Order: sequence, then structure tokens, then C-alpha cells
Amino acid sequence: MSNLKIAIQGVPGSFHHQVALANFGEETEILPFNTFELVAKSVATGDADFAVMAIENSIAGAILPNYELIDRYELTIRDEFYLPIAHQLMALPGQKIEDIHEVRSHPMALLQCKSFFAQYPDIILKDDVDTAAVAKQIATEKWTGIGAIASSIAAEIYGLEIIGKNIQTVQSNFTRFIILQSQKETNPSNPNKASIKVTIQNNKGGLAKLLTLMSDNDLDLSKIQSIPVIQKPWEYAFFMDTVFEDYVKFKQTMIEIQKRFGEVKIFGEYISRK
Ligand SMILES: O=C(O)C(=O)C[C@]1(C(=O)O)C=C[C@@H](O)C=C1
Repeated sequence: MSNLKIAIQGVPGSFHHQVALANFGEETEILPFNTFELVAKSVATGDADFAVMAIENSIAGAILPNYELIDRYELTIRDEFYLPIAHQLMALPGQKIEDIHEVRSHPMALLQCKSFFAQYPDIILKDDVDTAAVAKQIATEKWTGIGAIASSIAAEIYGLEIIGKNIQTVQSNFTRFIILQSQKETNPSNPNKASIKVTIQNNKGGLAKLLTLMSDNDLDLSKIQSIPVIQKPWEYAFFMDTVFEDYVKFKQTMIEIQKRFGEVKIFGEYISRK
């Protein structure tokens, strides 16, 4: 695929950039943004054809605000992508870890490397927009004493030296990304996974009954997340990912849930990449 415009959060060398290239090829035009909100907006307005958005990490957990963005901007999930994440601590060439008094990175990256920095209590950890943007800034501003946590590709692009290798807490660390579009149609012909939102009234056992109905219909729940309903304090909607073999049965179950429990919104039907 070429000439497509793909919105990402981050600059070249970021993990989002890597996922965009892996999915759409080197020919695509990357539209970099500083926030996930702007990424979502650019797809909703048609400025970008698709977006790449991190949604959860195997160490740090879900990126909750992104669920709300998909919902609010009425976006559709068309695919998913699991990227193995290895974090490197990098600085200007010649700098040693003893020289570093501050490390900046994306908050999710800092969370994934927390144990490494427990041995360096004097290093201040600071949130920044994305991993590669810090690497770029260190290189252009020639900052000494400051380190970035980013990918080895970012170190290569911006000419930094890796002074801490694979510093993520758990060596096998994955981030799940989703590919978003604005149109509702163009689902793959044989989806076996869906992301849905169910808003149920707070009745005793309501969630248990909903989950039983799903399980009785062979819908395997792979993820569940509760999100506050903003207009109604202390009420929650459930975002769920479900994997299935029988698409027709999945559709019938969605109708059944709608009848018995409340509003169902399908964010996307796609192929599981796990
Ligand atoms: O900063 C980046 O490079 C990103 O692509 C962001 C991001 C995230 O949003 O979680 C992507 C993957 C990693 O888990 C850490 C950071």
C-alpha cells in the first residue's frame, strides 16, 4: 500500500512509527502528532486514512484514555498488531551512566523500566511526549547529563550511544497496537475477534449474567476493562475483546445482549494476531 496517510503519536524512531511501517510499508506518508487526541481527530476528519494507536502493554497495562477516544471519535478498529518492545537507555556518545542525572521518556516506557531505575535513586525520571522525541532532542540540543529511553532504531537514527541495554522490567514485553479508520465497513471477510462496549445498568449479578451469556455462546473473553460513563458519575461501561470461531453466533449474541442488558457498540471486527 502506498500514498496512504498514517497518523501516529511520536516522531521517526518511535514504536508507533515502527508499527506503521510494518503494517503499511516504507512508502506511506507518516503524519506525526504529539497527542493521541490529535491522532484520533485526524482520522475522524479524514486528514489521515488510518491511525496506529497503542492500547495496552503486557507490563504497564491498558492506556485507558485511548478507549474513550475511539468511542468519542466514532473510530473503527480494523486490525491489531503486537510489537515486542525492548527499551534502551541512551545518551550523547561518551556519556556514562554515572553522568546521567535525569532520564526522560514516554510515561508508558518509564513504567516498563521502573525496576532498572530502582538501583539509581538519584536519577530523576520525567514524562515526555514519546520515546524517540527525547532521543532527537538530546542529539539536536547536545544535552549532557540527560538520558532517553527509546528503541535501538531511535539510537541509530539520532546518533546516540546505548548505555543500558534491554532495561525493561520483564524481558518479554509486548505492546498491543490497534489500526484505526473512520469508516464502519471494510471488515475482513472472516473476523474471529471483536472489540465491543456494553453499558449495563447496575443490577445485582448483571455483569456475571452477561459474561455467562457470552461464554454459553462460545465467545472467549480476551480482555475486559471498565470505563466510567462520564455523564453519569459512578456508572461504568465495559470495554471487551472477544475471540470466537462462529461469526454468525457472535452477531446473534450481540443482538441478545442488546435486548437483555443495554447498549452494545461494536468498535471493530477483525482478525486476532496473537
Ligand atoms: O513513545 C513511543 O515510542 C511510543 O510509540 C509510545 C508507546 C506507548 O504509547 O505505549 C508505545 C509503545 C511502548 O509501550 C511505549 C510507548
